[in-house]
Amino acid sequence: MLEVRGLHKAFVLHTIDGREVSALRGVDLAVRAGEHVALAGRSGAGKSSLLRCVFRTYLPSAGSLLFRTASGAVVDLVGLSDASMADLRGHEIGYVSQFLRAEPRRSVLELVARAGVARGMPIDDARSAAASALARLGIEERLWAVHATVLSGGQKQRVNLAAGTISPPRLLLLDEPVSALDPANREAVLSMIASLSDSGVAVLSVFHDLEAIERLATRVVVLADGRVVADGPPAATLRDSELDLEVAR
Ligand SMILES: Nc1ncnc2c1ncn2[C@@H]1O[C@H](COP(=O)(O)OP(=O)(O)OP(=O)(O)O)[C@@H](O)[C@H]1O
Repeated sequence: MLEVRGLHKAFVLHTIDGREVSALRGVDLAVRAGEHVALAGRSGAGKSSLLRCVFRTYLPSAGSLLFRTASGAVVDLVGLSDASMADLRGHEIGYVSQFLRAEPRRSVLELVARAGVARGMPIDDARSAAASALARLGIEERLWAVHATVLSGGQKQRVNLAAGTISPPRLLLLDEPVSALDPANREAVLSMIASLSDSGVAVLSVFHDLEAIERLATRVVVLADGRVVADGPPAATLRDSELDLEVAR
């Protein structure tokens, strides 16, 4: 579904003499339908930058991001117009980070339902899908009418996931989706992600949680200094890349 080829991303630090920082230096990887590829690597290795390039929050400096759309056409996300990219974000590619971008005057239920409407659902269907998604992720009904800004970090993270998966995208990008969760809620989120993979969603993720990676990922791609240094089955790849302590921390 996604093929990343020779991807580079450099940032020019205008406030520090125009110095250049290379976050990605020629990354190649592929994610197929139903596959869950977890990105691992030490802090600063380029994991979040890669997810942001795929979602086009960052424009890559070079390389290609070939994405097979629902219609079967293969498009390069790097050169895609903003309008076409917005369309893909609405329907086919989802991105869930650890931070909730909440609109202050919108209730939790409305926030999640609006994400469904943006993906083409009629409002009534979106509201009932939002209610099921929130219930499934352990957000109690008494919180559905409050504004999302008053929620705790872990509650915001689950609302974010409910919004990002209300009408599941074909490719889901996850950036540390369980970092603020207690064990019971972490479990609810992990099983939701597993069921999305079972239904054929392609997932590219970053987890700072070895157990989550071993449980959910079908492959691990290890990045170091913006390059792929290993790509293989989770347990063996993490063990061989000596990342265990860093990832499990
Ligand atoms: N917007 C930005 N402007 C300048 N430099 C950036 C920007 N985003 C990332 N970088 C730099 O790119 C490099 C890779 O950062 P990135 O956040 O992708 O790493 P990471 O592997 O996700 O790290 P972590 O595990 O700590 O989140 C770092 O050197 C970082 O400082």
